[in-house]
Amino acid sequence: MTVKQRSSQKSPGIVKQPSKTDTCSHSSSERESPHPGPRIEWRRIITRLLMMVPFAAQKEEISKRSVEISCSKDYADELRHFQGCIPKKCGRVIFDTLVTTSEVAALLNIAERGLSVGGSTGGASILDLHSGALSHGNAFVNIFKLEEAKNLFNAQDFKIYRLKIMKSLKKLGSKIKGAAPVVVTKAESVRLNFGELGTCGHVKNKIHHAIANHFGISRSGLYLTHPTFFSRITPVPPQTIHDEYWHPHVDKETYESFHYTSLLYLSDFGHHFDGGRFIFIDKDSNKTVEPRRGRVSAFTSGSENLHCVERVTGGTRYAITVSFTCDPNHAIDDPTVNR
Ligand SMILES: O=C(O)CCC(=O)C(=O)O
Ligand SMILES: [Fe+2]
Repeated sequence: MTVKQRSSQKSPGIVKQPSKTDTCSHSSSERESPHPGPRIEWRRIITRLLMMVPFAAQKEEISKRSVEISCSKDYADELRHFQGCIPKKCGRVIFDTLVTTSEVAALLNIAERGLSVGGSTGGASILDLHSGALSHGNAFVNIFKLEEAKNLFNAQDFKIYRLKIMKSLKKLGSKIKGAAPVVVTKAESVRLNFGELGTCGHVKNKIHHAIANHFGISRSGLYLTHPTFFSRITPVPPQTIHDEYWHPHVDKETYESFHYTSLLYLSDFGHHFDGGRFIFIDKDSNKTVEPRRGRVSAFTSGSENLHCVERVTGGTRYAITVSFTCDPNHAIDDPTVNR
């Protein structure tokens, strides 16, 4: 997804220039049609219906649903480097009850507040928890350096965290002989408050456990990786390539470090937005995951899981992408500093 690519430092180089038909709004058979020209509408509709098989519908609450898929060859070179972590069993898994309603509400609140000081001119915006990258107009800014963001997270709900951080920083400073007094700038305190959010760390841990457990790998060899970010999608027409989130892609190709991708949805398909279903593009048929608040969809990041997101046609869609790697060199810190 292009919104993910935007938050990567390598992003501009790896954005594949999409062709006009390289879009999630068409089924694979339509994309490959060698006969352009007028089509019969009913045939298109029936083809599309037949080609879309729901893997997880919005209306159902799924405690756990999974499907195993043969792994692609994408992992072959890494198998001996990261034994015990590289997927041997590939697939997809859905958990609707892993993340609580209040955790979703807290995360949605952060997403809304964070994105309220930025946002793309086109329809797709991101806020990266780790790097601070925030969509802003046709580009990106660092939220931690943004004047408007300085008082964004200083409300009551962050008070305790701030005190804890200040205390622990002061303690740390006093322990280091000759250390300069700890001065926490306003911008840093925003960053710390933001990073300190227990919810983010807690949710990340739950997803980490669930993925390791489901795919039968060791937790200690699986790391959070960059980018991990909030996304907000609206039907506003795209202004730059970064707004084009609907192109089919393989996460492991887009981001070399990814081995396991997870998505936590913060809004409901059919209620808060229309379109915007996640689609696994398989040879036999496409499988859809309809976003549902609190739904975690996790999958191995190789080409066995080619996917795309349908264009959002109404409302606003919020999600978080949380990605994991087996490579310690690509590990990032948890989004909390003082748990
Ligand atoms: O938001 C989604 O449902 C999927 C996003 C995606 O494919 C990605 O971030 O790579
Ligand atoms: Fe993706």
